[in-house]
Amino acid sequence: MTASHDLIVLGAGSGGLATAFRAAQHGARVALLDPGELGGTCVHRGCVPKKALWFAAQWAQAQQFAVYVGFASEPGPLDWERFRQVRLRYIDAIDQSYARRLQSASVQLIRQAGRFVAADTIELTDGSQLQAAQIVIATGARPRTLALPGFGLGMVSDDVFALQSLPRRVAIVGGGYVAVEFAGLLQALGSKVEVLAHEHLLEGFDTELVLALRELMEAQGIRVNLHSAIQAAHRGDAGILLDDAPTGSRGPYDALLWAVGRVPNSEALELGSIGVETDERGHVLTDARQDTNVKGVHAVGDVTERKALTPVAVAAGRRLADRLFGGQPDAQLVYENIPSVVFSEPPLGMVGLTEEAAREQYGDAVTVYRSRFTPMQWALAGMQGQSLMKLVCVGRDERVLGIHALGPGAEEMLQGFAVALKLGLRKCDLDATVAIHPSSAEELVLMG
Ligand SMILES: Cc1cc2nc3c(=O)[nH]c(=O)nc-3n(C[C@H](O)[C@H](O)[C@H](O)COP(=O)(O)OP(=O)(O)OC[C@H]3O[C@@H](n4cnc5c(N)ncnc54)[C@H](O)[C@@H]3O)c2cc1C
Ligand SMILES: NC(=O)c1ccc[n+]([C@@H]2O[C@H](COP(=O)([O-])OP(=O)(O)OC[C@H]3O[C@@H](n4cnc5c(N)ncnc54)[C@H](O)[C@@H]3O)[C@@H](O)[C@H]2O)c1
Repeated sequence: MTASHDLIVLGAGSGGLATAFRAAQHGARVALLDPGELGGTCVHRGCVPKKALWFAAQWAQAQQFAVYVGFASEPGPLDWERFRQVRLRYIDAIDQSYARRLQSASVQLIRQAGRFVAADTIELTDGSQLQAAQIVIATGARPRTLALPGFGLGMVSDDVFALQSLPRRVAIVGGGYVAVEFAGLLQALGSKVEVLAHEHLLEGFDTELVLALRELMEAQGIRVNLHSAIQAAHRGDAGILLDDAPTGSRGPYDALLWAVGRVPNSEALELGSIGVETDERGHVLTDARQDTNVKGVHAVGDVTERKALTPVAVAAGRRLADRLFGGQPDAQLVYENIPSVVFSEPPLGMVGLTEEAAREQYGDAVTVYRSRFTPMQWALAGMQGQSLMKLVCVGRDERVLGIHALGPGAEEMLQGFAVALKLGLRKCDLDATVAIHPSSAEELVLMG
Protein backbone atom coordinates (compact mmCIF):
# COMPACT_ATOMS: atom_id res chain seq x y z
CA MET A 1 0.00 0.00 0.00
CA THR A 2 1.43 3.40 -0.91
CA ALA A 3 1.19 6.20 1.62
CA SER A 4 -2.09 8.08 1.20
CA HIS A 5 -0.87 11.00 3.31
CA ASP A 6 2.29 12.46 4.89
CA LEU A 7 0.57 12.72 8.26
CA ILE A 8 -2.44 11.15 9.92
CA VAL A 9 -3.74 12.85 13.06
CA LEU A 10 -6.05 10.95 15.38
CA GLY A 11 -8.35 13.40 17.15
CA ALA A 12 -9.58 16.88 16.19
CA GLY A 13 -9.35 18.44 19.66
CA SER A 14 -6.98 21.24 20.65
CA GLY A 15 -3.81 19.22 20.03
CA GLY A 16 -4.89 17.42 16.87
CA LEU A 17 -6.24 20.53 15.13
CA ALA A 18 -3.09 22.52 15.94
CA THR A 19 -0.86 19.75 14.62
CA ALA A 20 -2.91 19.33 11.44
CA PHE A 21 -3.08 23.06 10.66
CA ARG A 22 0.64 23.61 11.20
CA ALA A 23 1.66 20.53 9.18
CA ALA A 24 -0.62 21.58 6.30
CA GLN A 25 0.88 25.08 6.45
CA HIS A 26 4.26 23.42 5.85
CA GLY A 27 2.85 21.65 2.78
CA ALA A 28 2.16 18.19 4.28
CA ARG A 29 -0.76 16.10 3.00
CA VAL A 30 -2.76 15.66 6.20
CA ALA A 31 -5.69 13.43 7.17
CA LEU A 32 -7.46 14.40 10.41
CA LEU A 33 -9.73 11.79 11.98
CA ASP A 34 -12.44 12.35 14.58
CA PRO A 35 -15.85 10.75 14.97
CA GLY A 36 -16.97 13.62 17.22
CA GLU A 37 -17.18 17.40 17.09
CA LEU A 38 -14.36 19.68 15.98
CA GLY A 39 -12.50 21.22 18.88
CA GLY A 40 -12.81 18.24 21.22
CA THR A 41 -13.03 18.63 24.97
CA CYS A 42 -11.95 22.26 25.21
CA VAL A 43 -14.60 23.62 22.86
CA HIS A 44 -17.50 21.31 23.69
CA ARG A 45 -17.03 19.96 27.24
CA GLY A 46 -14.21 21.98 28.80
CA CYS A 47 -12.62 25.43 28.68
CA VAL A 48 -15.20 27.17 26.49
CA PRO A 49 -18.57 26.17 28.05
CA LYS A 50 -16.92 26.34 31.50
CA LYS A 51 -15.63 29.86 30.87
CA ALA A 52 -19.09 30.87 29.61
CA LEU A 53 -20.61 29.68 32.89
CA TRP A 54 -17.82 31.43 34.77
CA PHE A 55 -18.74 34.69 32.99
CA ALA A 56 -22.36 34.14 33.99
CA ALA A 57 -21.20 33.71 37.59
CA GLN A 58 -19.26 36.99 37.35
CA TRP A 59 -22.36 38.73 36.02
CA ALA A 60 -24.45 37.33 38.87
CA GLN A 61 -21.95 38.70 41.36
CA ALA A 62 -21.77 42.04 39.52
CA GLN A 63 -25.58 42.32 39.79
CA GLN A 64 -25.31 41.98 43.57
CA PHE A 65 -22.50 44.53 43.71
CA ALA A 66 -24.55 46.90 41.56
CA VAL A 67 -27.54 46.74 43.89
CA TYR A 68 -25.28 47.32 46.91
CA VAL A 69 -23.85 50.51 45.41
CA GLY A 70 -27.24 51.92 44.45
CA PHE A 71 -28.57 50.42 41.20
CA ALA A 72 -32.27 49.90 41.60
CA SER A 73 -33.25 46.49 40.27
CA GLU A 74 -33.03 43.33 42.34
CA PRO A 75 -31.01 40.60 40.58
CA GLY A 76 -33.07 37.71 39.26
CA PRO A 77 -31.93 34.12 38.69
CA LEU A 78 -30.28 33.01 35.45
CA ASP A 79 -32.58 31.50 32.82
CA TRP A 80 -30.41 28.41 32.67
CA GLU A 81 -31.92 26.94 29.49
CA ARG A 82 -31.66 30.25 27.61
CA PHE A 83 -28.01 30.57 28.56
CA ARG A 84 -27.39 26.97 27.46
CA GLN A 85 -28.79 27.85 24.03
CA VAL A 86 -26.63 31.01 23.88
CA ARG A 87 -23.55 28.91 24.74
CA LEU A 88 -24.39 26.27 22.16
CA ARG A 89 -24.71 28.94 19.44
CA TYR A 90 -21.28 30.29 20.35
CA ILE A 91 -19.77 26.79 20.35
CA ASP A 92 -21.43 25.85 17.03
CA ALA A 93 -19.83 28.89 15.44
CA ILE A 94 -16.38 27.73 16.60
CA ASP A 95 -17.04 24.24 15.26
CA GLN A 96 -18.13 25.62 11.88
CA SER A 97 -15.16 27.96 11.64
CA TYR A 98 -12.81 25.00 12.21
CA ALA A 99 -14.55 23.10 9.39
CA ARG A 100 -14.09 26.06 7.02
CA ARG A 101 -10.46 26.56 8.03
CA LEU A 102 -9.64 22.87 7.57
CA GLN A 103 -11.12 22.99 4.10
CA SER A 104 -9.15 26.06 3.09
CA ALA A 105 -5.96 24.52 4.56
CA SER A 106 -6.62 21.37 2.43
CA VAL A 107 -6.65 19.09 5.48
CA GLN A 108 -8.74 16.00 4.72
CA LEU A 109 -11.24 15.71 7.58
CA ILE A 110 -12.60 12.21 8.11
CA ARG A 111 -15.44 11.90 10.64
CA GLN A 112 -14.48 8.42 11.82
CA ALA A 113 -12.40 6.90 14.61
CA GLY A 114 -9.07 5.31 13.77
CA ARG A 115 -7.03 2.48 15.23
CA PHE A 116 -3.58 1.16 14.46
CA VAL A 117 -3.13 -1.96 12.33
CA ALA A 118 0.57 -1.21 11.72
CA ALA A 119 2.91 1.57 12.85
CA ASP A 120 2.19 3.43 9.60
CA THR A 121 -1.38 2.26 8.96
CA ILE A 122 -4.71 3.31 10.48
CA GLU A 123 -7.97 1.47 9.99
CA LEU A 124 -11.13 3.58 10.04
CA THR A 125 -14.48 2.56 11.51
CA ASP A 126 -15.76 1.67 8.00
CA GLY A 127 -12.84 -0.76 7.54
CA SER A 128 -10.89 1.32 5.02
CA GLN A 129 -7.20 2.05 5.67
CA LEU A 130 -4.92 5.07 5.47
CA GLN A 131 -1.16 5.04 5.46
CA ALA A 132 1.43 7.69 6.41
CA ALA A 133 5.03 7.73 7.63
CA GLN A 134 4.00 10.01 10.52
CA ILE A 135 1.02 9.46 12.81
CA VAL A 136 0.08 11.70 15.73
CA ILE A 137 -2.13 10.42 18.54
CA ALA A 138 -4.21 13.31 19.93
CA THR A 139 -7.23 11.43 21.26
CA GLY A 140 -7.48 13.30 24.57
CA ALA A 141 -9.07 12.08 27.78
CA ARG A 142 -12.48 11.65 29.40
CA PRO A 143 -13.82 11.96 32.96
CA ARG A 144 -12.75 9.18 35.28
CA THR A 145 -15.48 6.96 36.71
CA LEU A 146 -15.23 5.07 40.00
CA ALA A 147 -16.36 1.51 40.62
CA LEU A 148 -18.41 2.31 43.71
CA PRO A 149 -22.07 1.65 44.48
CA GLY A 150 -24.37 4.40 43.24
CA PHE A 151 -21.77 6.10 41.02
CA GLY A 152 -24.47 6.42 38.32
CA LEU A 153 -26.55 8.71 40.56
CA GLY A 154 -23.97 11.43 39.93
CA MET A 155 -22.80 13.44 36.92
CA VAL A 156 -19.35 13.98 35.44
CA SER A 157 -18.26 17.38 34.13
CA ASP A 158 -19.58 16.66 30.60
CA ASP A 159 -23.10 16.30 32.04
CA VAL A 160 -23.09 19.68 33.79
CA PHE A 161 -23.11 21.41 30.42
CA ALA A 162 -26.23 19.50 29.40
CA LEU A 163 -28.21 20.40 32.55
CA GLN A 164 -31.47 22.17 31.77
CA SER A 165 -31.84 23.82 35.16
CA LEU A 166 -29.63 24.85 38.03
CA PRO A 167 -29.43 22.16 40.73
CA ARG A 168 -30.16 23.40 44.27
CA ARG A 169 -27.98 21.38 46.67
CA VAL A 170 -24.84 20.07 44.97
CA ALA A 171 -22.11 17.77 46.26
CA ILE A 172 -18.83 17.83 44.33
CA VAL A 173 -16.43 14.95 44.95
CA GLY A 174 -12.78 15.86 44.20
CA GLY A 175 -10.43 18.73 44.86
CA GLY A 176 -8.82 19.51 41.50
CA TYR A 177 -9.43 22.16 38.85
CA VAL A 178 -12.85 20.86 37.84
CA ALA A 179 -14.14 20.54 41.41
CA VAL A 180 -13.01 24.02 42.47
CA GLU A 181 -14.18 25.73 39.28
CA PHE A 182 -17.67 24.18 39.30
CA ALA A 183 -17.98 24.83 43.05
CA GLY A 184 -17.36 28.54 42.53
CA LEU A 185 -19.57 29.05 39.55
CA LEU A 186 -22.51 26.93 40.71
CA GLN A 187 -22.52 28.64 44.11
CA ALA A 188 -22.40 32.08 42.48
CA LEU A 189 -25.31 31.12 40.22
CA GLY A 190 -27.46 30.10 43.18
CA SER A 191 -26.66 26.47 44.10
CA LYS A 192 -25.61 25.48 47.58
CA VAL A 193 -22.34 23.64 47.08
CA GLU A 194 -20.40 21.23 49.24
CA VAL A 195 -16.93 20.08 48.15
CA LEU A 196 -15.77 16.66 49.33
CA ALA A 197 -12.04 16.37 48.68
CA HIS A 198 -9.46 13.80 49.69
CA GLU A 199 -6.72 15.80 51.38
CA HIS A 200 -5.93 18.85 49.32
CA LEU A 201 -7.52 21.38 47.13
CA LEU A 202 -5.58 22.15 43.96
CA GLU A 203 -2.48 20.10 44.56
CA GLY A 204 0.51 21.67 42.80
CA PHE A 205 -0.62 25.24 43.48
CA ASP A 206 1.03 27.32 46.21
CA THR A 207 -0.35 26.16 49.58
CA GLU A 208 -0.73 29.67 50.97
CA LEU A 209 -2.81 30.84 48.01
CA VAL A 210 -4.93 27.70 48.05
CA LEU A 211 -5.65 28.29 51.72
CA ALA A 212 -6.60 31.90 50.97
CA LEU A 213 -8.88 30.69 48.16
CA ARG A 214 -10.49 28.15 50.46
CA GLU A 215 -11.27 30.89 52.99
CA LEU A 216 -12.89 32.98 50.26
CA MET A 217 -14.89 29.99 49.01
CA GLU A 218 -16.15 29.33 52.53
CA ALA A 219 -17.06 32.99 52.95
CA GLN A 220 -19.28 32.60 49.86
CA GLY A 221 -21.08 29.74 51.59
CA ILE A 222 -19.33 26.80 49.90
CA ARG A 223 -18.69 24.01 52.41
CA VAL A 224 -15.25 22.52 51.87
CA ASN A 225 -14.57 19.16 53.52
CA LEU A 226 -11.05 17.79 53.28
CA HIS A 227 -10.20 14.22 54.36
CA SER A 228 -13.36 12.90 52.82
CA ALA A 229 -13.48 9.40 51.29
CA ILE A 230 -16.78 8.69 49.55
CA GLN A 231 -17.60 4.99 49.41
CA ALA A 232 -21.13 4.91 47.99
CA ALA A 233 -24.07 7.02 46.84
CA HIS A 234 -27.76 6.20 47.50
CA ARG A 235 -31.07 7.71 46.59
CA GLY A 236 -32.91 8.74 49.79
CA ASP A 237 -36.39 10.25 50.19
CA ALA A 238 -35.03 13.81 50.25
CA GLY A 239 -32.26 13.41 47.67
CA ILE A 240 -28.89 11.77 47.10
CA LEU A 241 -27.01 10.56 50.19
CA LEU A 242 -23.28 9.79 50.33
CA ASP A 243 -21.39 7.39 52.57
CA ASP A 244 -18.21 9.14 53.64
CA ALA A 245 -15.79 6.78 55.43
CA PRO A 246 -14.54 9.22 58.08
CA THR A 247 -17.84 10.92 58.92
CA GLY A 248 -20.72 8.62 57.91
CA SER A 249 -23.71 9.76 55.88
CA ARG A 250 -23.75 13.12 54.05
CA GLY A 251 -26.55 14.85 52.25
CA PRO A 252 -29.22 14.99 51.00
CA TYR A 253 -28.24 16.62 47.70
CA ASP A 254 -30.19 17.32 44.51
CA ALA A 255 -27.13 16.73 42.33
CA LEU A 256 -23.78 15.02 42.66
CA LEU A 257 -20.73 15.79 40.53
CA TRP A 258 -17.80 13.39 40.39
CA ALA A 259 -14.69 15.47 39.64
CA VAL A 260 -12.09 12.81 40.32
CA GLY A 261 -9.72 13.27 37.39
CA ARG A 262 -9.56 12.07 33.80
CA VAL A 263 -8.42 8.98 31.91
CA PRO A 264 -6.68 8.98 28.52
CA ASN A 265 -8.51 7.75 25.40
CA SER A 266 -5.92 5.19 24.38
CA GLU A 267 -7.41 1.71 24.81
CA ALA A 268 -9.36 1.65 21.52
CA LEU A 269 -6.24 2.52 19.50
CA GLU A 270 -4.74 -0.99 19.70
CA LEU A 271 -1.41 0.48 20.71
CA GLY A 272 -0.27 -2.87 22.09
CA SER A 273 -0.42 -4.35 18.58
CA ILE A 274 2.34 -2.01 17.40
CA GLY A 275 4.28 -1.89 20.69
CA VAL A 276 3.64 1.75 21.73
CA GLU A 277 4.36 2.09 25.46
CA THR A 278 1.76 3.47 27.85
CA ASP A 279 1.87 4.04 31.61
CA GLU A 280 -0.29 2.08 34.06
CA ARG A 281 -3.17 4.55 33.61
CA GLY A 282 -3.06 4.34 29.80
CA HIS A 283 -1.23 7.60 29.02
CA VAL A 284 0.89 7.33 25.88
CA LEU A 285 4.52 7.77 26.89
CA THR A 286 6.56 10.23 24.86
CA ASP A 287 9.97 11.82 25.09
CA ALA A 288 10.44 15.60 25.20
CA ARG A 289 9.95 15.75 21.41
CA GLN A 290 6.53 14.02 21.60
CA ASP A 291 7.96 10.84 20.05
CA THR A 292 6.74 7.49 21.33
CA ASN A 293 9.07 4.49 21.43
CA VAL A 294 7.81 3.48 17.94
CA LYS A 295 9.34 5.32 14.98
CA GLY A 296 6.91 7.63 13.22
CA VAL A 297 4.32 7.49 16.02
CA HIS A 298 3.93 10.61 18.18
CA ALA A 299 1.45 11.87 20.77
CA VAL A 300 0.33 15.27 22.09
CA GLY A 301 -2.18 16.59 24.60
CA ASP A 302 -4.23 14.90 27.31
CA VAL A 303 -3.60 11.39 25.98
CA THR A 304 0.01 11.84 27.13
CA GLU A 305 1.21 12.09 30.74
CA ARG A 306 1.94 15.85 30.42
CA LYS A 307 0.04 18.77 31.92
CA ALA A 308 -3.52 18.58 30.60
CA LEU A 309 -4.11 22.11 29.33
CA THR A 310 -5.31 23.28 25.93
CA PRO A 311 -2.37 25.63 25.25
CA VAL A 312 0.04 22.81 26.12
CA ALA A 313 -1.60 20.47 23.59
CA VAL A 314 -1.59 23.25 20.98
CA ALA A 315 2.03 24.26 21.56
CA ALA A 316 3.24 20.64 21.57
CA GLY A 317 1.38 19.91 18.31
CA ARG A 318 2.70 23.00 16.55
CA ARG A 319 6.31 22.34 17.59
CA LEU A 320 5.99 18.72 16.48
CA ALA A 321 4.67 19.72 13.05
CA ASP A 322 7.46 22.32 12.73
CA ARG A 323 10.02 19.59 13.42
CA LEU A 324 8.49 16.93 11.16
CA PHE A 325 7.52 19.13 8.19
CA GLY A 326 8.86 22.64 8.76
CA GLY A 327 12.62 22.04 8.59
CA GLN A 328 13.06 22.92 12.29
CA PRO A 329 14.91 19.89 13.69
CA ASP A 330 15.22 21.38 17.19
CA ALA A 331 11.60 22.42 17.62
CA GLN A 332 10.09 21.05 20.83
CA LEU A 333 7.96 22.39 23.66
CA VAL A 334 9.77 23.49 26.81
CA TYR A 335 7.51 22.21 29.57
CA GLU A 336 8.86 24.56 32.26
CA ASN A 337 7.09 27.69 33.47
CA ILE A 338 3.72 26.91 31.93
CA PRO A 339 1.21 29.43 33.28
CA SER A 340 -2.13 28.16 34.47
CA VAL A 341 -5.30 29.69 35.89
CA VAL A 342 -8.05 28.04 37.86
CA PHE A 343 -11.30 29.82 37.04
CA SER A 344 -12.39 29.71 40.64
CA GLU A 345 -14.21 32.54 42.40
CA PRO A 346 -11.97 34.54 42.56
CA PRO A 347 -9.51 33.13 39.99
CA LEU A 348 -6.17 31.71 41.04
CA GLY A 349 -3.20 31.81 38.69
CA MET A 350 0.40 30.75 38.78
CA VAL A 351 3.50 30.56 36.66
CA GLY A 352 6.76 28.94 37.74
CA LEU A 353 7.50 27.37 41.09
CA THR A 354 5.44 27.38 44.25
CA GLU A 355 7.18 28.49 47.44
CA GLU A 356 7.33 24.84 48.59
CA ALA A 357 8.89 23.60 45.35
CA ALA A 358 11.39 26.48 45.32
CA ARG A 359 12.47 25.83 48.93
CA GLU A 360 12.87 22.15 48.19
CA GLN A 361 15.14 22.97 45.26
CA TYR A 362 17.01 26.05 46.52
CA GLY A 363 16.65 25.97 50.35
CA ASP A 364 17.56 29.20 52.13
CA ALA A 365 18.44 31.01 48.90
CA VAL A 366 14.70 31.57 48.36
CA THR A 367 13.06 34.90 49.22
CA VAL A 368 9.33 35.47 49.17
CA TYR A 369 7.36 38.68 48.77
CA ARG A 370 3.64 38.85 49.27
CA SER A 371 0.86 41.38 49.18
CA ARG A 372 -2.54 40.83 50.78
CA PHE A 373 -5.17 43.45 50.15
CA THR A 374 -8.85 44.06 49.59
CA PRO A 375 -9.45 44.73 45.89
CA MET A 376 -11.04 48.11 45.27
CA GLN A 377 -14.19 46.69 43.64
CA TRP A 378 -14.78 44.39 46.61
CA ALA A 379 -14.32 47.21 49.11
CA LEU A 380 -16.74 49.45 47.19
CA ALA A 381 -19.30 46.66 47.04
CA GLY A 382 -19.04 46.01 50.76
CA MET A 383 -17.46 42.61 50.27
CA GLN A 384 -15.09 41.23 52.87
CA GLY A 385 -12.03 39.21 51.94
CA GLN A 386 -8.58 39.72 50.54
CA SER A 387 -6.59 38.98 47.41
CA LEU A 388 -3.14 37.51 47.71
CA MET A 389 -0.17 37.96 45.38
CA LYS A 390 3.16 36.32 45.86
CA LEU A 391 6.61 36.38 44.27
CA VAL A 392 9.08 33.57 44.82
CA CYS A 393 12.69 34.59 44.10
CA VAL A 394 16.12 33.01 44.39
CA GLY A 395 19.71 34.12 44.92
CA ARG A 396 21.39 37.48 45.39
CA ASP A 397 19.96 38.87 42.16
CA GLU A 398 16.51 37.61 43.18
CA ARG A 399 15.64 35.87 39.94
CA VAL A 400 11.89 35.32 39.95
CA LEU A 401 11.03 31.62 40.08
CA GLY A 402 7.32 31.88 40.65
CA ILE A 403 4.47 34.38 40.42
CA HIS A 404 1.14 33.64 42.07
CA ALA A 405 -2.05 35.68 42.03
CA LEU A 406 -5.42 35.13 43.67
CA GLY A 407 -8.09 37.73 43.09
CA PRO A 408 -10.22 39.46 40.49
CA GLY A 409 -8.32 39.90 37.24
CA ALA A 410 -5.74 37.21 38.00
CA GLU A 411 -6.89 35.29 34.92
CA GLU A 412 -5.83 38.11 32.58
CA MET A 413 -2.92 39.45 34.60
CA LEU A 414 -0.57 36.51 34.50
CA GLN A 415 -0.04 36.06 30.75
CA GLY A 416 2.26 39.08 30.47
CA PHE A 417 4.11 38.27 33.67
CA ALA A 418 4.67 34.74 32.29
CA VAL A 419 6.53 36.26 29.32
CA ALA A 420 8.72 38.25 31.70
CA LEU A 421 9.48 35.18 33.80
CA LYS A 422 10.43 33.27 30.65
CA LEU A 423 12.87 36.06 29.77
CA GLY A 424 14.67 35.75 33.14
CA LEU A 425 12.78 38.32 35.21
CA ARG A 426 14.46 39.58 38.41
CA LYS A 427 12.81 41.32 41.35
CA CYS A 428 14.72 44.53 40.48
CA ASP A 429 13.06 44.51 37.02
CA LEU A 430 9.68 44.58 38.73
CA ASP A 431 10.88 47.37 41.05
CA ALA A 432 12.00 49.34 38.01
CA THR A 433 8.59 49.04 36.33
CA VAL A 434 6.13 51.87 36.85
CA ALA A 435 2.78 50.68 38.17
CA ILE A 436 -0.62 50.98 36.49
CA HIS A 437 -2.89 52.58 39.06
CA PRO A 438 -5.44 51.86 40.40
CA SER A 439 -5.25 48.15 39.61
CA SER A 440 -4.67 44.84 41.33
CA ALA A 441 -1.79 43.98 39.01
CA GLU A 442 0.25 46.92 40.30
CA GLU A 443 0.80 45.00 43.55
CA LEU A 444 3.22 42.76 41.64
CA VAL A 445 5.55 45.68 40.86
CA LEU A 446 5.19 47.41 44.23
CA MET A 447 6.20 44.67 46.65
CA GLY A 448 8.67 45.91 49.20
C1 LIG B 1 -14.39 20.88 32.51
C2 LIG B 1 -13.03 21.17 31.91
C3 LIG B 1 -12.58 22.47 31.87
C4 LIG B 1 -11.33 22.74 31.32
N1 LIG B 1 -10.91 24.05 31.33
C5 LIG B 1 -9.71 24.35 30.81
C6 LIG B 1 -9.26 25.70 30.77
O1 LIG B 1 -9.95 26.61 31.23
N2 LIG B 1 -8.05 25.94 30.24
C7 LIG B 1 -7.26 24.94 29.73
O2 LIG B 1 -6.16 25.23 29.24
N3 LIG B 1 -7.66 23.66 29.75
C8 LIG B 1 -8.87 23.34 30.27
N4 LIG B 1 -9.29 22.04 30.27
C9 LIG B 1 -8.41 21.01 29.70
C10 LIG B 1 -8.50 20.99 28.16
O3 LIG B 1 -9.86 20.90 27.78
C11 LIG B 1 -7.70 19.83 27.60
O4 LIG B 1 -6.37 19.90 28.08
C12 LIG B 1 -7.67 19.85 26.08
O5 LIG B 1 -8.97 19.84 25.53
C13 LIG B 1 -6.89 18.64 25.55
O6 LIG B 1 -6.89 18.62 24.16
P1 LIG B 1 -6.55 17.27 23.37
O7 LIG B 1 -6.44 17.66 21.93
O8 LIG B 1 -5.43 16.57 24.00
O9 LIG B 1 -7.82 16.34 23.58
P2 LIG B 1 -9.39 16.56 23.29
O10 LIG B 1 -9.74 18.01 23.20
O11 LIG B 1 -10.08 15.74 24.31
O12 LIG B 1 -9.60 15.94 21.85
C14 LIG B 1 -9.47 14.59 21.57
C15 LIG B 1 -10.32 14.24 20.36
O13 LIG B 1 -9.96 12.93 19.95
C16 LIG B 1 -11.12 12.30 19.46
N5 LIG B 1 -10.87 10.85 19.46
C17 LIG B 1 -10.88 9.99 20.51
N6 LIG B 1 -10.58 8.75 20.09
C18 LIG B 1 -10.36 8.82 18.75
C19 LIG B 1 -9.98 7.88 17.75
N7 LIG B 1 -9.78 6.60 18.04
N8 LIG B 1 -9.83 8.32 16.48
C20 LIG B 1 -10.03 9.62 16.17
N9 LIG B 1 -10.37 10.55 17.07
C21 LIG B 1 -10.54 10.16 18.34
C22 LIG B 1 -12.22 12.77 20.41
O14 LIG B 1 -13.50 12.66 19.78
C23 LIG B 1 -11.81 14.21 20.66
O15 LIG B 1 -12.48 15.12 19.80
C24 LIG B 1 -10.53 21.71 30.80
C25 LIG B 1 -11.00 20.39 30.81
C26 LIG B 1 -12.23 20.13 31.37
C27 LIG B 1 -12.73 18.70 31.37
N1 LIG C 1 -8.62 26.13 34.20
C1 LIG C 1 -7.98 25.12 33.66
O1 LIG C 1 -6.95 25.27 33.02
C2 LIG C 1 -8.54 23.73 33.80
C3 LIG C 1 -9.84 23.52 34.23
C4 LIG C 1 -10.31 22.21 34.35
C5 LIG C 1 -9.48 21.15 34.04
N2 LIG C 1 -8.20 21.40 33.62
C6 LIG C 1 -7.27 20.31 33.31
O2 LIG C 1 -7.94 19.08 33.35
C7 LIG C 1 -7.31 18.23 34.31
C8 LIG C 1 -8.34 17.37 34.95
O3 LIG C 1 -9.05 18.12 35.95
P1 LIG C 1 -9.75 17.35 37.13
O4 LIG C 1 -10.22 18.32 38.13
O5 LIG C 1 -10.70 16.39 36.51
O6 LIG C 1 -8.58 16.47 37.69
P2 LIG C 1 -7.41 16.82 38.72
O7 LIG C 1 -6.39 15.79 38.49
O8 LIG C 1 -7.04 18.25 38.68
O9 LIG C 1 -8.11 16.56 40.14
C9 LIG C 1 -8.64 15.31 40.47
C10 LIG C 1 -9.09 15.39 41.91
O10 LIG C 1 -9.81 14.22 42.24
C11 LIG C 1 -9.38 13.75 43.49
N3 LIG C 1 -9.69 12.33 43.55
C12 LIG C 1 -9.15 11.33 42.83
N4 LIG C 1 -9.73 10.17 43.16
C13 LIG C 1 -10.67 10.44 44.10
C14 LIG C 1 -11.60 9.68 44.82
N5 LIG C 1 -11.69 8.36 44.65
N6 LIG C 1 -12.41 10.31 45.70
C15 LIG C 1 -12.31 11.64 45.89
N7 LIG C 1 -11.46 12.41 45.23
C16 LIG C 1 -10.65 11.82 44.35
C17 LIG C 1 -7.92 14.10 43.56
O11 LIG C 1 -7.48 14.13 44.89
C18 LIG C 1 -7.93 15.48 42.92
O12 LIG C 1 -8.24 16.46 43.86
C19 LIG C 1 -6.59 19.17 35.26
O13 LIG C 1 -5.53 18.57 35.92
C20 LIG C 1 -6.17 20.27 34.35
O14 LIG C 1 -4.93 19.93 33.77
C21 LIG C 1 -7.73 22.67 33.51
